[in-house]
Amino acid sequence: MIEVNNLTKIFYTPSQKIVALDDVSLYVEKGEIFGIIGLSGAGKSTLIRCINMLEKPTKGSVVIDGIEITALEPQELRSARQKIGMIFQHFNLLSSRNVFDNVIFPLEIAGVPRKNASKRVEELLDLVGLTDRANSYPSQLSGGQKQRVGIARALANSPKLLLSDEATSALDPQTTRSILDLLKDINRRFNLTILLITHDMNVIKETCDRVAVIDDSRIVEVGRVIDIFSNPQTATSRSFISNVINREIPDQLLQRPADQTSDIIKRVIRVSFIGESAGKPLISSMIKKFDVDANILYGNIDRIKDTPFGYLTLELTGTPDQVAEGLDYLNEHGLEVEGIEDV
Ligand SMILES: Nc1ncnc2c1ncn2[C@@H]1O[C@H](COP(=O)(O)OP(=O)(O)OP(=O)(O)O)[C@@H](O)[C@H]1O
Repeated sequence: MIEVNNLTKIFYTPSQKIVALDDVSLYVEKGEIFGIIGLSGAGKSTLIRCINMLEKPTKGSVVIDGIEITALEPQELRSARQKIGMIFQHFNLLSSRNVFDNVIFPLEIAGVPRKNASKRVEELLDLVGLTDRANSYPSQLSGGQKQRVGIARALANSPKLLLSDEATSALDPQTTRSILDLLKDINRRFNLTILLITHDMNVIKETCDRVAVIDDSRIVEVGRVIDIFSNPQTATSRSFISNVINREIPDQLLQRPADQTSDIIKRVIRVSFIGESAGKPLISSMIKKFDVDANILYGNIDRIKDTPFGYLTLELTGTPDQVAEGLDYLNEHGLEVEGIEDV
């Protein structure tokens, strides 16, 4: 659905050359909710702005639904953009227009006859739950309601792609969840592809199928959200995940002295449970089967989008053979096992 090929964007200011995007390539499938996460200044906004050509890339191309958007003439670009909806952190509503007139605005620009446009607005207001606020002005709405208007407006021309630029960053956690639920509902109902940028790993965890991690103008990791949570490959990803899930083990637990006089060893491991494996009693089977003791140091169960996901940090105690066999057993049954340290 979206193909970003070797995209580079350089800004020249009187005193500086700023490489905002450095050879970025991405592929987003139709119907996916794809997230881009990065710290402030990493290049997220520039990337999303290059995707809808609000910003012209210095190098590289963007293809959306088979059309190379970076090669279009201004007139063609205007009509291609009508099939790309966008929502913003600060909603960008027209304060002098009421809710109905904000939502009808892109239909007016597209030249849709008033009667058809009005019918479409009514459908959209029903979709976002704001039918009873059609005559309200933006100043009379809460942040969550304003973003619902933004979403209705972005969907007016039945886009193939919805771009979301930090759409929940100005909202409280509960309102954020309701807006993310609305986006997931729209994605499911209309198979609408959504590309969202955020600095908040919770947004990625609750909403996205796949994620790209952007750091210092480059994509450093890309993959299924569940894989990145269970087995992050870069320090940037680990740091984002630690904002959502505590993966650290207190030093006191790692530094307990081993008993030098016996052949019994202790190993601390972190086990990730994903999907079906989260429901299986694999740890207790391992304890019984291999006579290994397992002491739970830390545990957490959560959901990533719609999939159950959990971490368990265990201290295993047994002979080296028992512990090794126990670990093999967990691996063979599909658990992601990460050794932390021998103690
Ligand atoms: N129009 C511009 N002119 C000059 N430099 C710019 C321009 N737009 C962005 N930049 C620079 O490009 C880099 C990437 O900025 P960008 O806004 O894409 O980051 P971001 O990840 O979206 O950050 P934030 O989350 O703070 O919005 C930054 O160093 C920024 O200062």
